[in-house]
Amino acid sequence: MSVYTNVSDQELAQFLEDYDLGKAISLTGISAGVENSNYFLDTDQGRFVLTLFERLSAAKIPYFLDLTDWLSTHGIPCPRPIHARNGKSLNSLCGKPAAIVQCLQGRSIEGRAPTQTEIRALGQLLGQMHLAGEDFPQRHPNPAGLPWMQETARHLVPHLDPADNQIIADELAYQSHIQREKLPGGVIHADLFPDNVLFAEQQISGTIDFYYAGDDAWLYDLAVVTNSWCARPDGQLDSSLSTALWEAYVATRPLRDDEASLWFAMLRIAALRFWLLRLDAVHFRRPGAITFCKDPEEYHRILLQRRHGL
Ligand SMILES: Nc1ncnc2c1ncn2[C@@H]1O[C@H](COP(=O)(O)OP(=O)(O)OP(=O)(O)O)[C@@H](O)[C@H]1O
Ligand SMILES: N[C@@H](CCO)C(=O)O
Repeated sequence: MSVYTNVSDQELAQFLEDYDLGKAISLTGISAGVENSNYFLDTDQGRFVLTLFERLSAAKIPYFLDLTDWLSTHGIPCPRPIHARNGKSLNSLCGKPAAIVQCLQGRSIEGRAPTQTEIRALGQLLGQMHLAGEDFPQRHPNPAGLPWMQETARHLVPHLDPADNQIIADELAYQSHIQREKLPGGVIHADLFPDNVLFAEQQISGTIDFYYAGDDAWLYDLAVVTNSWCARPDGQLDSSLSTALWEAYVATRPLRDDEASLWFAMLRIAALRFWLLRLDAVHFRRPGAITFCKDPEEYHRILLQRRHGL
């Protein structure tokens, strides 16, 4: 359950006075998600999502709201922030930074494999998202790039067995020779897993959870999506899914010659990123954080397979 902050009727009514959204009808906690307190907010103007940011500092949040504002006005289905009458999309509620965003229709496919139609829609959408972000004026280097990985690996050393530490050290050494900053890039979502994509009738109705977004190689983002949508339980790629995803992506954003040669390097670093993220979550739980950690072993398996080119 991820509602850490309870909002009283009075606090909500006062908060809504700054918006043109009418009066609150109901506020319903959303149980999915682990970082923030999320609510469905029904007012006499319709349904919205209210987020109270529990982890990110107020100074870091405007980038993510401005990005989703930009992408949604450039044709990408993502939660458009609702601006208060003073023009601001980030405000404060119960002493926490808070925002109201558009509520998107649809459901995630979590728990089952995507269909060919769904995976093609995803490849096309990812290409469109990369192109739509090209002129976004704000710069924000991917916070989970190689320096983050090196730092996280260093902290983890005493907690892992020597074989795992060796794999991580090998991968970091290998990646330090890959010049991903020379690849074409711009804004990437960086966490477009199945739980962050909503579908309605096999078409994408929404993409959510942009809080890992930043600037990096577009091919890396395609690798994140490939690992998270196209891996079989043993970690190997399901080639019919990965091929369909790739073809739909390159039909939207054609690749440059040097990109294809770095494809397996990108799959490996994308696998390492989420293995490290999950190991970090398991070994360094934040005080007060919900005790929900995704399985690091899944990404260990994926990384081992990608190291063998599978
Ligand atoms: N704009 C939206 N429209 C419709 N549903 C949404 C929207 N934003 C969030 N949701 C719903 O709320 C759930 C939790 O949102 P989200 O995944 O962003 O949680 P979080 O705690 O902010 O992030 P994380 O999943 O990284 O912990 C989603 O699974 C989705 O069902
Ligand atoms: N998508 C990440 C969690 C961060 O949102 C994972 O599956 O490890």
